[in-house]
Amino acid sequence: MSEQRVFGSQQAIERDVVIVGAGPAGLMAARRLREAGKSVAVLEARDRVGGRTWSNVIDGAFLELGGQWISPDQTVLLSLVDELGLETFDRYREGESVYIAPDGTRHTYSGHMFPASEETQREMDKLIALLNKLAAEVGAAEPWAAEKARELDTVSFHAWLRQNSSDEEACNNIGIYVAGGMLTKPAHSFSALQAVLMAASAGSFSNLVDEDFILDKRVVGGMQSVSVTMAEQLGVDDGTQVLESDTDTVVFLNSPVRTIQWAGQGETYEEHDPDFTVRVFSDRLTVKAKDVVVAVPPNLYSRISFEPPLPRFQHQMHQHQSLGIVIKVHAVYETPFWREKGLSGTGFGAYELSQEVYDNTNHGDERGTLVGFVSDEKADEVFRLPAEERKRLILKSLAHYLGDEALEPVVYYESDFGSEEWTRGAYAASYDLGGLSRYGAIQSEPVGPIRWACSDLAAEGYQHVDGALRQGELAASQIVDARKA
Ligand SMILES: Cc1cc2nc3c(=O)[nH]c(=O)nc-3n(C[C@H](O)[C@H](O)[C@H](O)COP(=O)(O)OP(=O)(O)OC[C@H]3O[C@@H](n4cnc5c(N)ncnc54)[C@H](O)[C@@H]3O)c2cc1C
Repeated sequence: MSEQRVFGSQQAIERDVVIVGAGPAGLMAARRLREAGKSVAVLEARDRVGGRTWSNVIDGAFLELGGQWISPDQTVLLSLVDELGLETFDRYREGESVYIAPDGTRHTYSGHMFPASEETQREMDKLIALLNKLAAEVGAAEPWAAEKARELDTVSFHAWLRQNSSDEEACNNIGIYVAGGMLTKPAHSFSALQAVLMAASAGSFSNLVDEDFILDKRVVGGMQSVSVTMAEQLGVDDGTQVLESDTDTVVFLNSPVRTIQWAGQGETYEEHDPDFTVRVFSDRLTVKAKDVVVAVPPNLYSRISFEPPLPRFQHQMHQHQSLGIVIKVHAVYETPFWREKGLSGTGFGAYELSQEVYDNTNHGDERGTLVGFVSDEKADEVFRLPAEERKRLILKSLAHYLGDEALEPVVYYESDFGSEEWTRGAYAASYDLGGLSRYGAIQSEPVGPIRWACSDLAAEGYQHVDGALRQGELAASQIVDARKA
């Protein structure tokens, strides 16, 4: 294999480690590797860092288009926020919440239990207790190794709920916390084991249903500023200047990685020479290194050509992991009108177009912002409609929770990561039915000099920024340890 593919600069640069992707996982890996004295290059496809965390000013309103909330158990993220000198603020949560029942009636309530009938509440409590027990038994670290792994992985979450309760309202109410609310896929398309992993990764199922826990804090200036600050400290090259091979620059934007050449010609995975110089080819530059961290979600691994190809099980596994889809809807109003009515802005309705709504007003902002979520099959449906019709239906749903004032926002925006080439869905990746028990054990296994790090492979903080950071730290420490030996 020749050096003919070198793009942009004809001069390939050399580093100890090359990282693909400048999301929270890739930047955390780079930060920790630099602290350990390694030279690093991060190649990022987009013209910005942060990946699925992204803030933007839309029609004069500052909006967090991607990941934003932090829960108290997300200690790696909380410590990093501190380390970077950033601050957090609490989500507004005073007042009553709104529940839309299956018959479309609207109810206000306090606390975490929907005001369903006593019978439905009992059934919901029962399902929560069962899921808490399973989450404790199975854990987040190796769910595939649990005694019940195969049994739970071969039944859909939809079917599992109905095996354990004949109360349809209770099943749907519990279902939305994982299906629409987290994996953003219909509950019939993923397993009960995958749902248990989601609960275990947040500490318990009870934590998932407690919005005061799971949606506790936000970062002042937006979650993307965690990545932006890390990148600024590492040194960023956005491609506007001629590249020099100075080791001060770590993050290279506009550099989609196309090929990773990771072993000598004819060499196999088993025979890989640890001193082989890996070559990572991007549109702007080529990096030669000893180790590679691929810090992109698994649905994008196949966008990269691996030379030689990855082992058979990897090829298979990657075809069983996919991202769900959710539209994150932002609606900004002159005032947070719901607060004057004694409402917190929080609303749930398994049968509503927007299954959840929250007060998402920015730190120090006098205007009021609502955020709603339209998930999985409902997102498919409204994406088939003209934009104006979609907006009308979504706002109607928000108005059902909080009143007709919701129909007239001054700013309206839909985050759509499904149409972003370098993400292709939201929030994160999960396995199809049976995939987690079949392939989970090898999902993080290095292939020669290649390691994998992203929130989609995390145990604690799975699918969240905290999990991405944990994955970045882990990859960095594994490389440092392996090179010491
Ligand atoms: C709408 C939305 C809401 C969310 N809400 C929350 C929340 O409230 N709280 C929370 O904790 N999490 C939330 N998340 C999830 C969170 O944002 C992700 O888990 C986190 O960003 C994952 O980080 P990562 O580094 O693993 O991957 P990413 O953030 O996806 O970063 C991967 C990076 O790799 C780059 N890349 C991809 N392919 C290539 C290539 N071939 N070459 C070079 N670069 C490449 C991408 O451009 C990207 O920058 C949300 C996500 C979305 C989309």
